[in-house]
Amino acid sequence: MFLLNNIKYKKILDINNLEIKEGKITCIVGESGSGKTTLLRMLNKLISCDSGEIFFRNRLIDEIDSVQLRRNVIMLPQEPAIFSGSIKDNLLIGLKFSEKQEAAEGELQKALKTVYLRKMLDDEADKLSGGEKQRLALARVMLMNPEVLLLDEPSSALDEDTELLIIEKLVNYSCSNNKTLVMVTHSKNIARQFANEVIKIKDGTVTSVEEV
Ligand SMILES: Nc1ncnc2c1ncn2[C@@H]1O[C@H](COP(=O)(O)OP(=O)(O)OP(=O)(O)O)[C@@H](O)[C@H]1O
Repeated sequence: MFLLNNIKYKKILDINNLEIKEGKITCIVGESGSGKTTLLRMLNKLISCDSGEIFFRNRLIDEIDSVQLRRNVIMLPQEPAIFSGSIKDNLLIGLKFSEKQEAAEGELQKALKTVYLRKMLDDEADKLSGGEKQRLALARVMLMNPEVLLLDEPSSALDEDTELLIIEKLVNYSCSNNKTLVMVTHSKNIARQFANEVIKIKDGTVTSVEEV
């Protein structure tokens, strides 16, 4: 799905060759500051490499319109934006950004259930805890139904049990809907348990790609 050749970005990334496969769960692991977020941002064209080539479905990413690309390839950052207003507003805003049809309330409630967020659609989003906000953002992204989900530590604010439940749901959703999931995680356990492939990054270079 993504092919990277001879990528260089500042002094942060230097990747000779990397493939991210369609329909798979790929985990990116590595020390803090090793370049994981930078790599994700590149796949979504939030930043461009200084040299090298990135292909998305055999097309050079530079030649794909950024807005078009981001309808199919959605990134959830480490600290996702939560807007003031209701939970419902926060769910709908993702659909609006990606110019998708508004979802019915039942669908929104289902999305909240998927991330185990037991709140009412009219509740104020500002009042949610950090972990609840993270789950709301995840529900928002899942509703947008992209082909590729780029998730940067999607469970960093969750306790270990909730983390496992959420990632399991996410992985099931991705597998049954043939999504490509690329997830940065600090958790070796999650990578081992759920990934099809684990990419290890150290000081901006890929040190290993393991099939699990
Ligand atoms: N725009 C930028 N300009 C200069 N340096 C940057 C920029 N963005 C990131 N960096 C640096 O690049 C390195 C890699 O950052 P990145 O956020 O990709 O790491 P990470 O592996 O995701 O870290 P963490 O696990 O702590 O989130 C860090 O040293 C960071 O300070």
